[in-house]
Amino acid sequence: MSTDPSTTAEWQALQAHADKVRDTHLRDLFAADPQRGERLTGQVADLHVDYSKNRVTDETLSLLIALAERVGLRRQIEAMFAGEHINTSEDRAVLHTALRVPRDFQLTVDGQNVVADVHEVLDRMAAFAERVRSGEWRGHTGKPIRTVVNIGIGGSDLGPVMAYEALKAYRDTDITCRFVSNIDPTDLYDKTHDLDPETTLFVVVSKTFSTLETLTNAKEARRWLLEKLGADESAVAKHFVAVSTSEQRVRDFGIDPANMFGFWDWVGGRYSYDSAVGLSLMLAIGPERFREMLDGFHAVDEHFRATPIERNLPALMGLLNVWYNNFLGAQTHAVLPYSQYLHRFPAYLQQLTMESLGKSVRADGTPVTYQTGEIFWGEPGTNGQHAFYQLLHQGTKLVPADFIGFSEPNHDIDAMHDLFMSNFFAQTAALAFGKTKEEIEAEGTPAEVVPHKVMPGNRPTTSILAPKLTPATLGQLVALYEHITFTEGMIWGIDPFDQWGVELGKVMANQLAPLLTGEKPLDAAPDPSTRRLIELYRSQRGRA
Ligand SMILES: O=P(O)(O)OC[C@H]1O[C@H](O)[C@H](O)[C@@H](O)[C@@H]1O
Repeated sequence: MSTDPSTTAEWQALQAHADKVRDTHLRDLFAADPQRGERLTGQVADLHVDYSKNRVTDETLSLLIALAERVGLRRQIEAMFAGEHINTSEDRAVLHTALRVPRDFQLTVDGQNVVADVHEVLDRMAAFAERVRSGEWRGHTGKPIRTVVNIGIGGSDLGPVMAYEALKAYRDTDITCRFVSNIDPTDLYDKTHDLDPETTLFVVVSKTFSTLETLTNAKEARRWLLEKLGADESAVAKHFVAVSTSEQRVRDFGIDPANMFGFWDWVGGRYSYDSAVGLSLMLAIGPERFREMLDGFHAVDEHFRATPIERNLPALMGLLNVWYNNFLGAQTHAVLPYSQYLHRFPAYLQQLTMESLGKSVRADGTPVTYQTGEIFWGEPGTNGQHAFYQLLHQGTKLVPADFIGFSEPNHDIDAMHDLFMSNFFAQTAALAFGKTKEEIEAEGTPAEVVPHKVMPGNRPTTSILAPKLTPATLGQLVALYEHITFTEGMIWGIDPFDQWGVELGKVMANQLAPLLTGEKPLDAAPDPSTRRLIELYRSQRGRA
């Protein structure tokens, strides 16, 4: 049976400490220590992380580190990198870190030379990407590819689309990508209706190659292609490639395994876009930039693996999340990128963090008696400032937030970037220090308005500042959050690598589909509410 962290002396010490410091204000913490803004910072690869505006004292940090030591975080990190089967409920290794190791690395897991396999696929991807990008790869009618349509969902969509958007400034071909994920037919229609099938390549991405949405969309896409081209099945080979761990299912679908790029069951879907799952990204930015991104991931991996916890930034950020979640009562965590190109980053992080940490039993099956995964959410600044920041500044909820920004813009117009980033710095300062009643009164504000204008401050943020959004810094950011997630999972003793909770709904959707079409009677509905809803749906679709 794994340790229940909440029964440890370290957890209880944190609880007692939280009661003491709960009301300590960041203003006082900064006033007491003029060095705080320099001391509570760190550097991981190109990312400067300032965690000084968090509601922690040196004692808080020591207690959190003691908890990490107690649950064996360092050993768990080693176990992950060594390929031990730490995904216990699926009895699998967890080796996304192997996807970005250099060619000369040594790693054999369960008898498999993992590094050689990873690089073999990367080389095939690169060769394919070069052929498509150069125009050497031709469609069925002899034309070069102009549009890549990625068909996938969850981890087979969110990573590729997030990174494709993030690295827009590094796309240097005439190829554009579109991403179809939803089984809502409007998604496929919207992304294909204006396309020229002769110059379109579909990349069907599914780890299992059994996901209903992806297979349905892929079948429809194949039908669309063949119908528009007026061609037979032989056209498929020039317009469809697959990314999967299941060669058999790819073959069954009708895609030649020669056009398949593989990966392995030790890569979780939400940890996979740096594997072949990132093929459409590689088609857009080229193999060299993809490699730079992998090096960015690897730099943070090395930091996470080798740095003592007191200076280990992913570990510290994970511990801060635990502090707010378990000791100060926060329910959510905002991620606010000051980069329009990172507009899908919060959505990507939602799968990474919430699918990993949304568990209520520990790895050994015993129920947890404490809070686990927080709700991650966010939008790019400055847009969010004009929408939900009001609640961050003056609401009653505690919402720790990560601000992510870049000193150099990807494109600048006049001094717009300075103006943009001054908002980043202003917001984090306003959240931390607020504005007192006295300061507002001193401005001659009418007495009845004063309480409305008081800015309480003491709203915690972590600032992540990098020189520029590049493939490398994107890789670093993603690896940072992967390891933050890992740290939280290990503290709570849960398995952050399975996702059993998504299964039931999928099974039920398959069972209910014939009730919607009328092939099965309404009596087969699982409950009266669902029966009534399906009845209404049927009548609104003109079905008896
Ligand atoms: O890549 P696939 O096997 O098609 O899976 C796609 C997605 O669907 C599942 O339901 C899981 O919740 C995700 O973790 C996964 O990324």
